[in-house]
Amino acid sequence: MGNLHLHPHLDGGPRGSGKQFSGGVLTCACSTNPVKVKVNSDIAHNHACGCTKCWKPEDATFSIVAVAATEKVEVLENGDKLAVVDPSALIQRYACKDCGVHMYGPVERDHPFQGLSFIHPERFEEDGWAEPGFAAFVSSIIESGFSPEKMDEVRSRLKELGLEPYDCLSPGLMDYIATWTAKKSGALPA
Ligand SMILES: N[C@@H](CCC(=O)N[C@@H](CS)C(=O)NCC(=O)O)C(=O)O
Ligand SMILES: [Zn+2]
Ligand SMILES: [Zn+2]
Repeated sequence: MGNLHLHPHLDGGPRGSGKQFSGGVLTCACSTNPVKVKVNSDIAHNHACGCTKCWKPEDATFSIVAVAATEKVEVLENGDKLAVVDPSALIQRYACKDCGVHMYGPVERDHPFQGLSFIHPERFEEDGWAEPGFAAFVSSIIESGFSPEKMDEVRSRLKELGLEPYDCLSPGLMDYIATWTAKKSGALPA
């Protein structure tokens, strides 16, 4: 269990929850001319994500990802280095072309997450943001080559860290998405 490497921010064990956080500056990994993106608000739904599409540091198995309102996100410096990784994806992940770090990923499509941007809080220059609260898309780590035989171990470790493992999003977020869809189709009153 001790040699499981989930993410540098998680491997040290649970941390105290952050103080009040009112935003900060996300910085990419470039030593010169880093991209800087300001988030002018607190973040929400911070979690670990095992999917293949979210940015993670080298050797990490999970990403750490949260959301903020897109209207609170502002590119401060070196925005010319940003490009969308996959324009066909729901999340338009703007990554630094030089170091590869994903800086923000707005959802612009008609979707329950429309108006939100996905960000990686570990790139904040500031501390104090809320710790990840659950682990999403856990089974997806296999798609990046993680050994399926070690999944029990991963799920136990996540639980030990207080990160309930889910193979999609958390029940609260899945219910939120389904409610939006039902209201849109008319299955539930709008
Ligand atoms: N099994 C897939 C799951 C990808 C996936 O659905 N990711 C989730 C969590 S980030 C999502 O909402 N993706 C939307 C997107 O990538 O635009 C993979 O690992 O690539
Ligand atoms: Zn960079
Ligand atoms: Zn993901």
